[in-house]
Amino acid sequence: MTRIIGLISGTSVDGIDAALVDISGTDLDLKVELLAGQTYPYPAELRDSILAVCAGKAISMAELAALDDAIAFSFAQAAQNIQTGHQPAILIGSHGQTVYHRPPQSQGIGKPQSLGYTLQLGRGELIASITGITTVSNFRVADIAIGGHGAPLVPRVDAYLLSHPDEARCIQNLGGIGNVAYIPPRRDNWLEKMRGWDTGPGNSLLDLAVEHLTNGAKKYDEDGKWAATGSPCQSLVEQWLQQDYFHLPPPKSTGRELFGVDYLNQCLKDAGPYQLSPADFLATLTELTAASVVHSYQTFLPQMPQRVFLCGGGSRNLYLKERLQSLLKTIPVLTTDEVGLSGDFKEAIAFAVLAYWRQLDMPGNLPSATGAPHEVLLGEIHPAEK
Ligand SMILES: Nc1ncnc2c1ncn2[C@@H]1O[C@H](COP(=O)(O)OP(=O)(O)OP(=O)(O)O)[C@@H](O)[C@H]1O
Ligand SMILES: CC(=O)N[C@H]1[C@@H]2OC[C@@H](O2)[C@@H](O)[C@@H]1O[C@H](C)C(=O)O
Repeated sequence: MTRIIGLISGTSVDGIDAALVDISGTDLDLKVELLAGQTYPYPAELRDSILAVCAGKAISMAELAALDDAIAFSFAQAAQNIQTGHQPAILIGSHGQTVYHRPPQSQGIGKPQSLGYTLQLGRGELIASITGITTVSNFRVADIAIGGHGAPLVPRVDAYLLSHPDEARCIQNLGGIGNVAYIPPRRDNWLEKMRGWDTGPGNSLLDLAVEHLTNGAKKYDEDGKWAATGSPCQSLVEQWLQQDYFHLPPPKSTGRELFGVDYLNQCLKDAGPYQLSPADFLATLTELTAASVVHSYQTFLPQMPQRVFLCGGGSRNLYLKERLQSLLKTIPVLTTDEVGLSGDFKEAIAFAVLAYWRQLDMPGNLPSATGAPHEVLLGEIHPAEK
């Protein structure tokens, strides 16, 4: 049994998710016990700076260094807080904060036309130094260096924690960005038959729209209550579904660079002639989110899953969940919590597992999800000083 802390702040930039876990086994016998999970919100000023950089604001190298410091300090503090009252962890897996992601141009698995680039701030060496705990960080760059997208990385962890002997499953994360892990029944060479990709917007457009419609008073639509009072405009959904990203075959990844402020502004412009109420506009964005997920399953999966398990903050948006269920018809839509894995902390747990695999010299990427030509060790190890 190894005690590990997993840390991530995702594309919603709402705060640092920290998970304290005990891990045993390695792959099919992998077991994770969540001892504590907590989200530590960023100080408002830090969040605003991160969002501005994500939206393309130019900053100086000095500002970049200060941002990296601030994020690393916040991550280190989250690690210290999460283990209060517990036996200390011996390892930290820290994803950091993505501030830029450029997917590679590719023509399928192992066929990159141009390399991707990704930048996560909150350097691991500083987290190791502050906490005194060996820290693995910078997980995405090794996959990108061999031509992969460096994302999504969670599918390999999903495979070992959520596969089923007889059932094809989709694990659908609805964070700022949505991503899916398709897990076929656990037979023959099931791992090679897995698929994974970023489906497009999760909550990013919805959150930006709520902020816009309330002049910043609200950051998200709690439980999807506001959107649920509106009706989606189908013609707009059809129009928006024509967007290139939704038709790009996997492997594929994306971020706030595409589904961010400029994208929302274009949606607002497109919606102008329809004179939608705020609730109708939110319902229409929700429908786009749900339809883009289901459309991608219908288009790119070898077969539809037997059950879909949601995770990430969007799984709490009951209207979005209802729309997914309606579009998926008879395929039950559940949450990963219903099969014993916290949907709120699954990503943080995954980075604890990825750090654990890195220490064991086990690969962390799933080439069919990232598009890399082969498996590779993920993450850089920063040993704590003795
Ligand atoms: N009760 C709720 N009702 C509706 N939406 C919610 C609720 N709780 C959380 N959310 C949504 O979930 C978002 C946060 O989700 P999550 O923390 O999974 O994203 P993330 O990890 O930052 O993103 P990613 O997975 O893309 O990296 C919030 O910004 C909000 O939009
Ligand atoms: C570059 C980056 O940070 N990508 C995130 C983002 O947030 C969701 C989706 O886009 C996913 O591909 C990825 O995160 C999760 C943790 C992953 O790698 O599986």
